Amino acid sequence: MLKNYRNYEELSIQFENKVNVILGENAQGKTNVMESIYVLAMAKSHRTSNDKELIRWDKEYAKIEGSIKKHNRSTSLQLVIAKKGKKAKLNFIEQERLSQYIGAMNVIMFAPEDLNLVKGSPQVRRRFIDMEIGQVSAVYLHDLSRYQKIMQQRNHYLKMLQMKKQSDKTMLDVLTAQLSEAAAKIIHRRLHFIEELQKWAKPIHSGISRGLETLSIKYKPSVDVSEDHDLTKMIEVYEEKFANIKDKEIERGTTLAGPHRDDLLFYVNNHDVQTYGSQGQQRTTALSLKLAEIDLIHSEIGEYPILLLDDVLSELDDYRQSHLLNTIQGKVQTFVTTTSVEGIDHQTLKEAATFNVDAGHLSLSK
Ligand SMILES: Nc1ncnc2c1ncn2[C@@H]1O[C@H](COP(=O)(O)OP(=O)(O)OP(=O)(O)O)[C@@H](O)[C@H]1O
Repeated sequence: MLKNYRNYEELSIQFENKVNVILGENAQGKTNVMESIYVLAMAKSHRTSNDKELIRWDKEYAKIEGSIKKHNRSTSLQLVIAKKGKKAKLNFIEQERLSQYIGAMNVIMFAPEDLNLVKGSPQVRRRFIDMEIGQVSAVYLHDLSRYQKIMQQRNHYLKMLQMKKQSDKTMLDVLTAQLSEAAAKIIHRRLHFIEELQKWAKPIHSGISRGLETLSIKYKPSVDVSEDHDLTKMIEVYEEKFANIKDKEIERGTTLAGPHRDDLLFYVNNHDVQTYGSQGQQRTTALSLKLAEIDLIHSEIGEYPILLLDDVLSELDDYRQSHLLNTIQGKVQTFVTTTSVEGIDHQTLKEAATFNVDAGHLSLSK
């Protein structure tokens, strides 16, 4: 159910537990529906960090409600986005923290901008990692927000030292110890995630490239940690790094190392895809990662996530398209937006439920 969500004043609809095609002309509200499903799950949009944009013009708040079936149990989710902030309810009980809410419903969004995952900035890849781990680990979301809070305080303190408004460094040392611990926890989880992601993505990539390409993924930390380190060792490595760059950080007035500076590298047949990959190889890599996530989430929680394919089918060639549709066939609840299904000749779409969108109205096509 949507209320005052972007161009939807009021919408109540039941989707099918298979493929749902959302069909409509440009600017009618197809992406808005996909976005609302994503926001219901993640409590934030994939395309804006400004929640106010989600509220219908001239309205005070937006509401999204939905009911899902997971492990044979129904769960109801509600998110109210007001100008002052947002409130989330699970089975009608308000959740104190969003980290307790996120993860009740799992989604994977695949939109044209995701094809940019390989080529885009490191920030895009960090966001990808954080959003995906966050869905399966509330602890990770909690650690991440703790890390950000400590870093903010630390940056403030570093600025004071830089501007010589402060000379005592005791507080900096306390914050550095706290930051090292939070950083180590995040990296520990990220390294595990990358290892799992690679395990699932490798055979998928090989399948799409007809056995010609081998994909590998490498985490590129800004501090020299390795997957062989245990948590205590990782904390020590961070503390050592911060001790070494202390003067430089004071000079610059900001934190210069940590998970917020890390990146991901992708290799195809041992060559860096970002630098040497063709556009096709970069697309295959992005697609393999998204498909790998479906299996990864299934392996972690025992349920398939909901797949949101926003305007992406038309961006893929026939071979990649049918690989994608074959993968989801019959097992993953999927939402596909498109302006036309012409030219996509696949059984999965023939069996889909089709909904028509017209200026903020969505209805099941008979
Ligand atoms: N906060 C808002 N309040 C009211 N309408 C909004 C709001 N934000 C966006 N819109 C409207 O929503 C419409 C865009 O919807 P959406 O992005 O879902 O289009 P789409 O059907 O996916 O189109 P395309 O095929 O071009 O991607 C536009 O008409 C826009 O003016």
